[in-house]
Amino acid sequence: KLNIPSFSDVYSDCFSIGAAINQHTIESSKQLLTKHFNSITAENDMKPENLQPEENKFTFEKADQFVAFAEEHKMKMRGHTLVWHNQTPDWMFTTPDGSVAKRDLLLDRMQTHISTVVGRYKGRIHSWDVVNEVIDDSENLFLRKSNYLDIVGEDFIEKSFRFAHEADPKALLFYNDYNESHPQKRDKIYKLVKSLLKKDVPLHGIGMQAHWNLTSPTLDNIRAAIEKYASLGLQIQLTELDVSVFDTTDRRTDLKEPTTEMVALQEERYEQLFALLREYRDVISCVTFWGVADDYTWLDNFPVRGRKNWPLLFDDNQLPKQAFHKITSFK
Ligand SMILES: Oc1ccccc1CN[C@@H]1C=C[C@@H](O)[C@H](O)[C@H]1O
Repeated sequence: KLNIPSFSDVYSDCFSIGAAINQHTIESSKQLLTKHFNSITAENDMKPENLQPEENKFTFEKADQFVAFAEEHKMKMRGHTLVWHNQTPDWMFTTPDGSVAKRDLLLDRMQTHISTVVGRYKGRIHSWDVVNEVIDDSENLFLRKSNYLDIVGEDFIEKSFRFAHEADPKALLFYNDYNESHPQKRDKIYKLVKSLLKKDVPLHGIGMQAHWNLTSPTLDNIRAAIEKYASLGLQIQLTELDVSVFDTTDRRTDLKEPTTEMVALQEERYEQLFALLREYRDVISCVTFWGVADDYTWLDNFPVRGRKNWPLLFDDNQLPKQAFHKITSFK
C-alpha cells in the first residue's frame, strides 16, 4: 500500500488545508479529516437560517460540536457565514405584523445575530466569512440587489464587519465571493474592499470561493486576481475549492463515473493550480475544499440536481486520486 503523506503536513510551510464538513461527513470522513486537514468549515450549519431559525431562538448544538471537534484535533475553524442573501430566514427582514422591516430594526437584528454568534465562539474561530457574495455578476450592477441592500443601504456591509470585530477583536474577518477570478467581478470586489479599507473597516482578508472547473478560470486570471487582492495588503484564502468535471454550461446527466479524459484533465488541473498557489504561499493563509471526498459534494445537486460530480482530491471510495499524489510530491 502506497505510503500516503498527510496533505496538511506536506503543505505546513505553505498554508493550512481545510475542508467543509457536515453532520454526516464529520463521521464518514473522520479518518481523512484528522490525517489530511488542519482547518474545517461548517458547510451549512453555521449559516443564518441554521443558527437563528426564529428570532431570538438560537440553535448552536451542531456548531458547538464542530468547534469542539476542531479544538480536539488541533484544527483551525472558519466561521461561515454571518451576512448573506441566501440561507437567511425571512423573519430577519419582516416586522411582527408581516410588513417589511425598516433600516434600524434590521441593523439591530444584524447586530444581535453577529454579536451573539461571534461572541459565543470568541477566541475559538480563527476567521469569519462576515459578508458573502454581495457583488453582482452582471455587467452593469455593482452590488447585488438584496433585502440587506434595499432595507439598510450600502453601509450594511461595513456595519457587519464592525459588529463582528466588536464581538471578537482577534478573529480574522473576510469578505467572501465566487467567480472571484473573472476580471470584471474581480475588479468590483477589489473596488468594494478598497473602499472598506479606506473607511478603516476591520477587514483582514479576501475569501476566493474557488468553485472552479477543468478549464475556467484560466491560470492567468487566477494569478491576476491573487495579485490584485494581495495588492490591498490583505491575506487571501481559498474558501470553497472544488474542481468540477463539468463546465458551467454542461448539463449532461449520463455519466456514472468521470471519463478517463476528465480524470486526466483534473489531475493536470490540480497540479497546475497547486503549483500556482504554492507560488503565492506568502499571501495565501489557507486553502479550504468545499468537501472532503467525492462521496459527498454539493455539486451532486448544483447546478443540476441529482447529477454526480467528482470534484475533490479523494474519490468516492475516499481514496486519494493520482491528483493528490501529484500535488503532495513536489518537494
Ligand atoms: O458557485 C456558486 C454559483 C452560484 C451561486 C453561488 C455559488 C457559490 N456559493 C457557495 C456555494 C455553496 C454554499 O454552501 C456556500 O455557502 C456558498 O458560499
